Amino acid sequence: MKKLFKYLRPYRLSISLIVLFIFLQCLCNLYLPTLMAKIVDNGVIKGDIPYIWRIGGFMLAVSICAVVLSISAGFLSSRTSSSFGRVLRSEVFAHAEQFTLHEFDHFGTSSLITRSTNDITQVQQLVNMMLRMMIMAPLNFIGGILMAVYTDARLSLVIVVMVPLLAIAIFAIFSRATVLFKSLQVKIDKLNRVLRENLTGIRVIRSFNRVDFEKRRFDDANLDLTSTTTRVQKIMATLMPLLMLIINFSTLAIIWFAGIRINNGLMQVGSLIAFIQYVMQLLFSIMMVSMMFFMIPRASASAARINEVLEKVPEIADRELVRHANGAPGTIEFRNVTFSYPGAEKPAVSNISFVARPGQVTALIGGTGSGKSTLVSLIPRFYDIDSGALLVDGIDVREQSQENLRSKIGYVPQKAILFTGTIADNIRYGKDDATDEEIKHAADIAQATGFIAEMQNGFDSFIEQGGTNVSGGQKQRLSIARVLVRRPEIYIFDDSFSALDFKTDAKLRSALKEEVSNSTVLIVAQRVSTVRDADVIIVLDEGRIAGIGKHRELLETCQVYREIVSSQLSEEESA
Ligand SMILES: Nc1ncnc2c1ncn2[C@@H]1O[C@H](COP(=O)(O)OP(=O)(O)OP(=O)(O)O)[C@@H](O)[C@H]1O
Repeated sequence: MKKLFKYLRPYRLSISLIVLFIFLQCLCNLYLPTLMAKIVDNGVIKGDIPYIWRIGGFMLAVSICAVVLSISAGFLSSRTSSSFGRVLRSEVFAHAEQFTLHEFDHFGTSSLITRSTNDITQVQQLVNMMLRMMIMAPLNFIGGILMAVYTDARLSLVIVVMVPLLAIAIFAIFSRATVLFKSLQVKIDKLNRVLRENLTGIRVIRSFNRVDFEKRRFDDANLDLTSTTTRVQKIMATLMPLLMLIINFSTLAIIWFAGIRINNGLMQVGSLIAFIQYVMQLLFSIMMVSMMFFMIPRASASAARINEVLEKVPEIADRELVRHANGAPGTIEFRNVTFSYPGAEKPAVSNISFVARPGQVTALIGGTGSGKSTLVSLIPRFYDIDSGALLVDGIDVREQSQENLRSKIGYVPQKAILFTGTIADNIRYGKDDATDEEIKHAADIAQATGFIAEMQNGFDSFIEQGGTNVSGGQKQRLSIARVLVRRPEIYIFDDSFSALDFKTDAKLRSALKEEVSNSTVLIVAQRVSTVRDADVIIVLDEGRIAGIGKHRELLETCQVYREIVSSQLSEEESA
């Protein structure tokens, strides 16, 4: 928790003002009962109406002051805690942005979302509470005791009995609730995960008639969260009545003993009223602090989860001294590269060596799970290799800045991703300042103009979240256009033509050939027809290179390639 407080530093001025306002408000509150005692003792009992008016008016002024100070402090503390939450959210977001895909897997998307929203809200609420309570509670407590002792020292013995009683009750309840508070956040995570899987996988769930099963799964997670929340609430619900019982007994005891003292002429009625008010202030300050303490376990569990994200050092970081390439633009060279996913038994790709040159189309083909996607994801440095060297523009990717490296690469992922916005926005994602002509040209090459023209608003048609209102093939073509508009040195198409029909696939590749003739093009594909015209074809088998060459050469030399070809093409086609 403490580690997060450093984000409050920029708000030192606001915090100082809050402390000052609350300090003054407490002084006002402590002064009011004394004025009240004066009115009763000197005004009411003696029947001095002008005195009542005078002191009453003064009391009103003090009360108004207290209200204004309280509102100002409340306004400032809400603003400070909200800003603290905003800064923390951006920190978590910016840090998570640097994570490698492996680190994303480690936390899980749902948990990262809960940590950036609900967990930060918990900490934010505690900060808000603390800003007000940290000064108000001790002041009211100490001031209450001092003023009570000042009003009537002997009667103050009641406090000596009550305060420990109150503390024991709070501690008993507090220790039971702490454990439950911690488990609440984990259960929210779980509920979010089930909800997310349900919402994103709704088509599969419906097609497999698993709606009832998923409903039960959701109900289980929901019930689990509800039952823990209910248990916490039940414990919390006992707190208030118990505290009120102790407070009411205290009042009773005070009135009882004060009655005896007033009867004996040792105390005045006004002092009794003031005394009760001071004791109330003191007890309420204990209650406020106890409330804050109830928030601490949950907020500190949340703070630990936030810190876990903030302290996770991204596996991939830029070297302090990065090198810039000055030759061989676009050349990609794998030198005996081996890479394993963290925790995997065997490497996903082993001993890979090849060079992809500018002006050439290099294709990767292989069975499913043979390591094609893994291999191309090493080039933009989504993962770091275990051994060997991977050079882009003649320099090891680990010696370049990630931004510089990625600016050279146009990567179309296997699963096309679109963002909420118009079609033009989605294509412009590749190049912020792309003109309308450039966008149209990219769409032309990607064979997307046809279906865009058929849409109601053309390039201004809206793409829903996740691109749900366009087909798989349309999504692929838009994500290809997004890369084309960028005109990078290197194009990586990871199985990006798989959802296209043969005709569109062929048209797109021939348009692409002219468009990107000077760049390095890497095409990952399952279909032989997509790769047969490539300048170099690399055949992958279980993470190793089984053959490198042109279509005809491989047909003669590579058994794995022959098997792939014969499984897809008729004999005349393959020739
Ligand atoms: N994020 C990951 N974590 C752990 N293992 C992974 C991960 N992604 C892929 N793998 C494993 O690495 C191997 C290669 O997978 P990869 O996705 O590179 O194959 P591919 O040839 O692209 O397959 P496909 O054509 O089906 O997409 C597989 O055994 C797969 O299980």
